[in-house]
Amino acid sequence: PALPAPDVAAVAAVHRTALSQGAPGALTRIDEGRRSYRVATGEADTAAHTPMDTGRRFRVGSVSKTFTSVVLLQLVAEGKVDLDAPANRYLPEPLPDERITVRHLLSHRSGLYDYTNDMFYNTVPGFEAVRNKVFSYQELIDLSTVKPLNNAPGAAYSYSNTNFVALGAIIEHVTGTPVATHYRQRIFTPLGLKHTSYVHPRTTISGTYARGYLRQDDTTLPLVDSTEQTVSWAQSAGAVISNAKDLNRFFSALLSGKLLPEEQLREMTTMVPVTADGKQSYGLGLRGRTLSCGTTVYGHTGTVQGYYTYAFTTSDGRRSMASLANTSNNGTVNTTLGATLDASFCGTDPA
Ligand SMILES: CC1(C)S[C@@H]2[C@H](NC(=O)CCCC[C@H](NC(=O)C[NH3+])C(=O)[O-])C(=O)N2[C@H]1C(=O)[O-]
Repeated sequence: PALPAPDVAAVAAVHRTALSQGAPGALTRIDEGRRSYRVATGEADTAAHTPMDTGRRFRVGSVSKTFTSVVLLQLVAEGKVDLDAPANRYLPEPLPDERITVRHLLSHRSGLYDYTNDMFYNTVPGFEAVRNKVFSYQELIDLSTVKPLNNAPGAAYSYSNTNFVALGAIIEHVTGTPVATHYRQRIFTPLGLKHTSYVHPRTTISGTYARGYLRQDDTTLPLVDSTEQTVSWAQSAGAVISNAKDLNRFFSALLSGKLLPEEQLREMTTMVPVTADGKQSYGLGLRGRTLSCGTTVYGHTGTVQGYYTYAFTTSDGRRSMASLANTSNNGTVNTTLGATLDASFCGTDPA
């Protein structure tokens, strides 16, 4: 059945609420075939008072995990990696438990502890301590493996950045090529994603972009401009830069079968519920959300200092939406921004 038209007024209302809750700006772009709907609100740069516009680039955080998953699953299709083999078969240094498989890493079921829990316990000091740091994959994995597993491998879903850092290490160890090259050759160039890049460990964003503003734990203090950072604490788990048009093109191409053979796309979209109400699920580097109108959309969310992202598409890739609010450490804004999904795919302002 055809989807109801996007409720653009509802998207604008969601943006206004997010601004009232502390976001300097927000943008949403919806693409469906040749039609696009664009809503930009507030400021991209609060010092220069530059208005937000939907073409601006931004840090996408964990939306990067889907890009990493595509590369890994292409390697699976090429016979270079076996999803159900021990991850240790493909790593330069072993993880502490031989039972952890590549599939466990892609589905956040390895149990590996997430080192960012400690790294960012104190939000701004934690960020400033790593803002210009460059980590190796192994340094990040070591930060995790000093802690016990959250669960036995395969026994539960427990989201961890460590999983996608380990997957980046696997991609580089198996192919001898940096993930940046794989992103570019396998995804960015074939799809013509001209506004998407992976420039780790460079701290600057090229082209026209939104600045990002990190809220302090003492919320009475001013926002911290967190735009420039290496994102080396995340790399293949969170360091991609893109814009709304490119993210829509990426997720639409992915779900319409342009990036993966049928078998690997089926593996990726085999979703496991991760919330009690079953409305949120996770596949392999891919989130599923069932919306108020019953439509299930597929994509990923992102939280990186100064940037909240939602990027989702329909199961056939026909309609895609990307939303950004240029703040973080503000859960209220993050939840509010999520309502752009209902407005974009259900055509209604959520009750
Ligand atoms: C699962 C998530 C939410 S967290 C994970 C990843 N982002 C991070 O791990 C960064 C966490 C700290 C970010 C920081 N917060 C603090 O420092 C709090 N003390 C802020 O808000 O900027 C990402 O992106 N994923 C999101 C995802 O997948 O949606």
